Amino acid sequence: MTTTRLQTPDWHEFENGTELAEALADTVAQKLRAAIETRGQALLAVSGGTTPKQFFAELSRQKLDWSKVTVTLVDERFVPESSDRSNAALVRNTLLVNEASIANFIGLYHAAGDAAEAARLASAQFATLSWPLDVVILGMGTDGHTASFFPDAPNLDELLDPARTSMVDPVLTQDGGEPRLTLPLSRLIEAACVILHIEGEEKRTVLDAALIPGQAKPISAVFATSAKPVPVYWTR
Ligand SMILES: O=C1O[C@H](COP(=O)(O)O)[C@@H](O)[C@H](O)[C@H]1O
Repeated sequence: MTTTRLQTPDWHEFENGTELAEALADTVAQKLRAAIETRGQALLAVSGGTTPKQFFAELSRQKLDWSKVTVTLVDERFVPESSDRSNAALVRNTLLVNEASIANFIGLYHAAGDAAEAARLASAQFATLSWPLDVVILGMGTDGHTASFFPDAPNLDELLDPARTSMVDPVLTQDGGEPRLTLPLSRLIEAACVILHIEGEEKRTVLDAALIPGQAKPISAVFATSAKPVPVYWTR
Protein backbone atom coordinates (compact mmCIF):
# COMPACT_ATOMS: atom_id res chain seq x y z
CA MET A 1 0.00 0.00 0.00
CA THR A 2 1.48 3.38 -0.95
CA THR A 3 0.28 6.69 0.47
CA THR A 4 1.64 9.80 -1.15
CA ARG A 5 -0.80 12.52 -0.07
CA LEU A 6 -2.27 12.64 3.40
CA GLN A 7 -4.62 15.38 4.55
CA THR A 8 -4.32 17.47 7.68
CA PRO A 9 -7.60 16.43 9.28
CA ASP A 10 -10.45 18.91 9.58
CA TRP A 11 -10.77 18.20 13.31
CA HIS A 12 -14.09 18.63 15.19
CA GLU A 13 -13.55 18.10 18.92
CA PHE A 14 -16.38 17.80 21.46
CA GLU A 15 -16.64 17.89 25.25
CA ASN A 16 -18.42 14.55 25.39
CA GLY A 17 -20.15 11.86 23.35
CA THR A 18 -23.55 13.50 23.68
CA GLU A 19 -22.39 16.79 22.17
CA LEU A 20 -20.60 14.92 19.40
CA ALA A 21 -23.67 12.80 18.63
CA GLU A 22 -25.92 15.86 18.46
CA ALA A 23 -23.56 17.79 16.18
CA LEU A 24 -22.92 14.84 13.89
CA ALA A 25 -26.63 14.05 13.65
CA ASP A 26 -27.36 17.69 12.74
CA THR A 27 -24.67 17.67 10.05
CA VAL A 28 -25.81 14.37 8.54
CA ALA A 29 -29.46 15.40 8.60
CA GLN A 30 -28.60 18.63 6.73
CA LYS A 31 -26.73 16.62 4.07
CA LEU A 32 -29.62 14.18 3.69
CA ARG A 33 -32.14 17.03 3.35
CA ALA A 34 -29.93 18.66 0.70
CA ALA A 35 -29.64 15.40 -1.26
CA ILE A 36 -33.43 14.89 -1.14
CA GLU A 37 -33.87 18.47 -2.33
CA THR A 38 -31.49 18.12 -5.27
CA ARG A 39 -32.05 14.53 -6.42
CA GLY A 40 -35.22 13.40 -4.72
CA GLN A 41 -33.55 10.79 -2.53
CA ALA A 42 -30.58 10.26 -0.27
CA LEU A 43 -28.15 7.37 0.26
CA LEU A 44 -26.48 7.05 3.67
CA ALA A 45 -23.85 4.43 4.55
CA VAL A 46 -22.98 4.04 8.22
CA SER A 47 -20.45 2.02 10.18
CA GLY A 48 -21.15 -0.56 12.87
CA GLY A 49 -19.22 -1.52 15.98
CA THR A 50 -19.69 0.12 19.36
CA THR A 51 -19.01 3.81 18.66
CA PRO A 52 -22.07 4.98 16.68
CA LYS A 53 -24.92 4.08 19.10
CA GLN A 54 -25.44 7.55 20.56
CA PHE A 55 -25.09 9.18 17.14
CA PHE A 56 -27.68 6.76 15.71
CA ALA A 57 -30.11 7.58 18.52
CA GLU A 58 -29.76 11.33 17.79
CA LEU A 59 -30.01 10.87 14.03
CA SER A 60 -33.13 8.74 14.38
CA ARG A 61 -34.93 11.74 15.91
CA GLN A 62 -34.03 14.19 13.13
CA LYS A 63 -36.99 15.51 11.19
CA LEU A 64 -36.61 14.93 7.46
CA ASP A 65 -38.36 12.89 4.79
CA TRP A 66 -36.93 9.54 5.84
CA SER A 67 -39.15 7.73 3.30
CA LYS A 68 -36.73 9.08 0.67
CA VAL A 69 -33.61 7.88 2.50
CA THR A 70 -31.89 4.55 1.90
CA VAL A 71 -29.60 3.50 4.73
CA THR A 72 -26.90 0.92 4.24
CA LEU A 73 -23.70 -0.22 5.89
CA VAL A 74 -20.10 0.54 5.12
CA ASP A 75 -19.28 -3.00 6.26
CA GLU A 76 -20.74 -6.05 7.95
CA ARG A 77 -19.71 -9.19 9.78
CA PHE A 78 -20.74 -12.41 8.00
CA VAL A 79 -23.31 -13.14 10.68
CA PRO A 80 -27.13 -13.10 10.63
CA GLU A 81 -29.09 -10.33 12.32
CA SER A 82 -29.78 -12.62 15.27
CA SER A 83 -26.09 -12.29 16.23
CA ASP A 84 -25.04 -9.58 18.68
CA ARG A 85 -22.10 -9.01 16.27
CA SER A 86 -24.47 -7.95 13.47
CA ASN A 87 -24.01 -4.35 12.32
CA ALA A 88 -27.43 -4.57 10.61
CA ALA A 89 -29.07 -5.40 13.94
CA LEU A 90 -27.39 -2.36 15.50
CA VAL A 91 -28.76 -0.13 12.75
CA ARG A 92 -32.25 -1.62 12.96
CA ASN A 93 -32.39 -1.28 16.72
CA THR A 94 -30.83 2.15 17.18
CA LEU A 95 -31.12 4.10 13.91
CA LEU A 96 -34.20 2.76 12.14
CA VAL A 97 -36.49 3.88 14.96
CA ASN A 98 -38.36 7.09 15.80
CA GLU A 99 -38.53 9.42 12.75
CA ALA A 100 -36.13 7.17 10.82
CA SER A 101 -38.29 4.06 11.18
CA ILE A 102 -39.66 4.62 7.67
CA ALA A 103 -36.24 4.75 5.98
CA ASN A 104 -35.39 2.00 3.49
CA PHE A 105 -32.61 -0.32 4.71
CA ILE A 106 -30.34 -2.49 2.58
CA GLY A 107 -27.94 -4.64 4.56
CA LEU A 108 -24.88 -6.46 3.29
CA TYR A 109 -25.41 -9.86 4.94
CA HIS A 110 -27.15 -12.63 2.99
CA ALA A 111 -27.68 -16.17 4.25
CA ALA A 112 -25.29 -17.59 1.64
CA GLY A 113 -22.75 -20.40 1.89
CA ASP A 114 -19.86 -18.01 2.35
CA ALA A 115 -18.94 -14.33 2.39
CA ALA A 116 -17.98 -14.34 -1.31
CA GLU A 117 -21.46 -15.52 -2.32
CA ALA A 118 -23.07 -13.05 0.09
CA ALA A 119 -21.00 -10.25 -1.49
CA ARG A 120 -22.28 -11.24 -4.94
CA LEU A 121 -25.88 -11.13 -3.69
CA ALA A 122 -25.36 -7.79 -1.95
CA SER A 123 -23.68 -6.37 -5.06
CA ALA A 124 -26.69 -7.33 -7.20
CA GLN A 125 -28.95 -5.45 -4.78
CA PHE A 126 -26.59 -2.48 -4.69
CA ALA A 127 -26.61 -2.27 -8.48
CA THR A 128 -30.22 -1.04 -8.23
CA LEU A 129 -29.19 2.01 -6.18
CA SER A 130 -28.51 5.43 -7.57
CA TRP A 131 -24.78 5.88 -6.89
CA PRO A 132 -22.76 7.63 -5.55
CA LEU A 133 -23.56 7.65 -1.86
CA ASP A 134 -24.50 11.03 -0.40
CA VAL A 135 -23.10 10.54 3.09
CA VAL A 136 -20.62 8.01 4.49
CA ILE A 137 -19.83 7.79 8.20
CA LEU A 138 -16.67 5.82 8.86
CA GLY A 139 -15.44 4.40 12.14
CA MET A 140 -11.96 3.11 12.97
CA GLY A 141 -10.58 0.31 15.11
CA THR A 142 -7.48 0.68 17.27
CA ASP A 143 -5.59 -1.40 14.69
CA GLY A 144 -6.21 1.35 12.13
CA HIS A 145 -8.88 -0.52 10.16
CA THR A 146 -11.86 1.32 8.78
CA ALA A 147 -14.86 -0.31 7.10
CA SER A 148 -13.59 -3.95 7.00
CA PHE A 149 -10.18 -3.03 5.63
CA PHE A 150 -8.28 -5.20 8.09
CA PRO A 151 -4.49 -5.13 8.04
CA ASP A 152 -4.35 -8.94 7.66
CA ALA A 153 -6.84 -9.17 4.75
CA PRO A 154 -5.20 -10.94 1.77
CA ASN A 155 -7.18 -8.69 -0.59
CA LEU A 156 -6.37 -5.42 1.25
CA ASP A 157 -4.60 -3.84 -1.74
CA GLU A 158 -7.63 -4.56 -3.94
CA LEU A 159 -10.04 -3.16 -1.35
CA LEU A 160 -8.00 0.04 -1.15
CA ASP A 161 -7.55 0.44 -4.92
CA PRO A 162 -9.18 3.81 -5.75
CA ALA A 163 -10.00 2.51 -9.25
CA ARG A 164 -11.87 -0.59 -8.01
CA THR A 165 -15.33 -0.94 -9.56
CA SER A 166 -16.88 -3.65 -7.36
CA MET A 167 -19.76 -2.74 -5.05
CA VAL A 168 -19.42 -5.17 -2.15
CA ASP A 169 -16.35 -7.31 -1.48
CA PRO A 170 -15.75 -10.28 0.83
CA VAL A 171 -12.91 -10.03 3.35
CA LEU A 172 -11.24 -13.08 4.88
CA THR A 173 -9.70 -11.82 8.09
CA GLN A 174 -8.59 -13.37 11.37
CA ASP A 175 -8.23 -9.92 12.97
CA GLY A 176 -11.88 -9.09 12.26
CA GLY A 177 -13.18 -12.12 14.17
CA GLU A 178 -15.17 -13.58 11.30
CA PRO A 179 -15.35 -13.15 7.50
CA ARG A 180 -16.58 -9.73 6.49
CA LEU A 181 -18.42 -7.87 3.74
CA THR A 182 -17.33 -4.37 2.86
CA LEU A 183 -17.76 -1.60 0.36
CA PRO A 184 -14.38 -0.98 -1.28
CA LEU A 185 -12.58 2.31 -0.66
CA SER A 186 -13.52 3.59 -4.14
CA ARG A 187 -17.26 3.44 -3.32
CA LEU A 188 -16.72 5.25 -0.03
CA ILE A 189 -14.52 8.12 -1.17
CA GLU A 190 -16.70 8.90 -4.20
CA ALA A 191 -19.48 9.91 -1.76
CA ALA A 192 -20.45 13.58 -1.62
CA CYS A 193 -19.55 13.65 2.08
CA VAL A 194 -17.26 11.32 4.07
CA ILE A 195 -16.87 11.80 7.83
CA LEU A 196 -14.70 9.83 10.27
CA HIS A 197 -16.23 9.38 13.75
CA ILE A 198 -13.82 8.19 16.45
CA GLU A 199 -13.81 8.42 20.23
CA GLY A 200 -11.06 8.07 22.84
CA GLU A 201 -7.40 9.05 23.20
CA GLU A 202 -6.16 5.72 21.88
CA LYS A 203 -7.91 6.14 18.54
CA ARG A 204 -6.66 9.72 18.25
CA THR A 205 -3.10 8.49 18.73
CA VAL A 206 -3.61 5.73 16.16
CA LEU A 207 -5.02 8.21 13.64
CA ASP A 208 -2.25 10.77 14.26
CA ALA A 209 0.35 8.09 13.57
CA ALA A 210 -1.49 6.78 10.51
CA LEU A 211 -1.44 10.23 8.92
CA ILE A 212 2.35 10.35 8.90
CA PRO A 213 3.53 9.27 5.44
CA GLY A 214 5.36 5.96 5.71
CA GLN A 215 3.28 4.75 8.69
CA ALA A 216 0.34 3.60 6.64
CA LYS A 217 -2.64 1.81 8.16
CA PRO A 218 -5.85 1.08 6.22
CA ILE A 219 -7.37 4.35 7.53
CA SER A 220 -4.46 6.24 5.94
CA ALA A 221 -5.77 5.35 2.49
CA VAL A 222 -8.98 7.31 3.11
CA PHE A 223 -7.04 10.52 3.72
CA ALA A 224 -4.50 9.78 1.00
CA THR A 225 -7.03 9.20 -1.76
CA SER A 226 -10.09 11.32 -0.95
CA ALA A 227 -10.32 14.36 -3.23
CA LYS A 228 -12.32 16.15 -0.53
CA PRO A 229 -11.43 16.93 3.08
CA VAL A 230 -12.55 14.18 5.48
CA PRO A 231 -13.78 15.83 8.70
CA VAL A 232 -12.96 13.93 11.90
CA TYR A 233 -15.52 14.03 14.73
CA TRP A 234 -13.76 13.19 17.99
CA THR A 235 -14.29 13.25 21.73
CA ARG A 236 -12.32 11.77 24.64
O1 LIG B 1 -15.51 -4.09 13.13
C1 LIG B 1 -15.82 -2.93 13.06
O2 LIG B 1 -15.07 -2.01 13.71
C2 LIG B 1 -15.06 -0.63 13.38
C3 LIG B 1 -14.74 0.11 14.67
O3 LIG B 1 -15.65 -0.32 15.65
P1 LIG B 1 -15.69 0.24 17.14
O4 LIG B 1 -16.39 -0.82 17.93
O5 LIG B 1 -14.28 0.46 17.59
O6 LIG B 1 -16.47 1.50 17.08
C4 LIG B 1 -16.35 -0.18 12.74
O7 LIG B 1 -16.18 1.11 12.19
C5 LIG B 1 -16.79 -1.17 11.67
O8 LIG B 1 -17.98 -0.75 11.03
C6 LIG B 1 -17.04 -2.50 12.34
O9 LIG B 1 -17.51 -3.48 11.43
